Amino acid sequence: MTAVVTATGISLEAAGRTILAPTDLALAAGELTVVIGPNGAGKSTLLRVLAAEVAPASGTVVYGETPVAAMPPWRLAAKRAVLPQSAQLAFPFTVAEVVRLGLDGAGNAAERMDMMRRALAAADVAHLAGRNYQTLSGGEQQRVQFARVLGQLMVGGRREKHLALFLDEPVASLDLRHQLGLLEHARRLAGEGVAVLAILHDLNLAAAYGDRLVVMKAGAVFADGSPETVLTDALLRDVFDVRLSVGAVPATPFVLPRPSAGGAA
Ligand SMILES: Nc1ncnc2c1ncn2[C@@H]1O[C@H](COP(=O)(O)OP(=O)(O)OP(=O)(O)O)[C@@H](O)[C@H]1O
Repeated sequence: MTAVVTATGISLEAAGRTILAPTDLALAAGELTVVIGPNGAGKSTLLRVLAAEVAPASGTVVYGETPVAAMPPWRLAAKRAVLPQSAQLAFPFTVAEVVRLGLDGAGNAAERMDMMRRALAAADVAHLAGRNYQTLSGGEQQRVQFARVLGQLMVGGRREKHLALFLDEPVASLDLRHQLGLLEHARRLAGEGVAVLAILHDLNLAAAYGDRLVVMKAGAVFADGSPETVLTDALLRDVFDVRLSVGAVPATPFVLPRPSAGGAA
């Protein structure tokens, strides 16, 4: 296993209380890790510390061999891309301008144009390229942000061997087709060697797409393993406080067979 991101003893406090208890976690190249847990469990906090958006109160985050604390911002931007829960922009950028933010400084104009075209197509937002980002629906904005991070990964992949992708509730406002398209794209990136971490609330999607589930409860990792070992009736009760049988999950609105790595976007 090649660890792309290794966190050791990371913790965080806010407003005088511990919101992330000391945690060890490594993200491997080629693995799609899904973080699940109730509201307020610390999932976004964990993601933001791993993505080096927030410095931990204790512990270290290392990308490859390099502690993020010693990494210049341009190197971090090449190593990892982050899709936040939602992103409002203060200026009326067009969709193409938003995606171009992720392509800054990469290659020549023709290469940047090609990356832009591929990123827009992969997120199914090519038809919105000239639109003002601020006027888009929530789901459309989320797909544009996904295109931006895909562009950033394309640029990063030109200079770095191992990349990480962080997705904070990436499908929260997407329709079903785009939920599946985004997650299949994330799987494909993992298949190409990217270490992907995604926060999801839908346990069906978590089980269908995650190689590994990390379960957060009250600011700590409660369980960590394959979907088959982690998702149990006891976990649904102890973490989510619901009396449901995992065996009943296929009775929920749609059931996904485990997708192949080559699924359509
Ligand atoms: N800056 C802050 N100041 C005070 N409390 C904070 C701060 N940031 C996060 N918290 C608290 O830390 C806890 C964990 O927040 P976090 O956003 O990580 O949860 P989450 O698991 O991602 O939740 P959700 O599923 O609702 O998105 C919450 O109780 C939140 O209120």
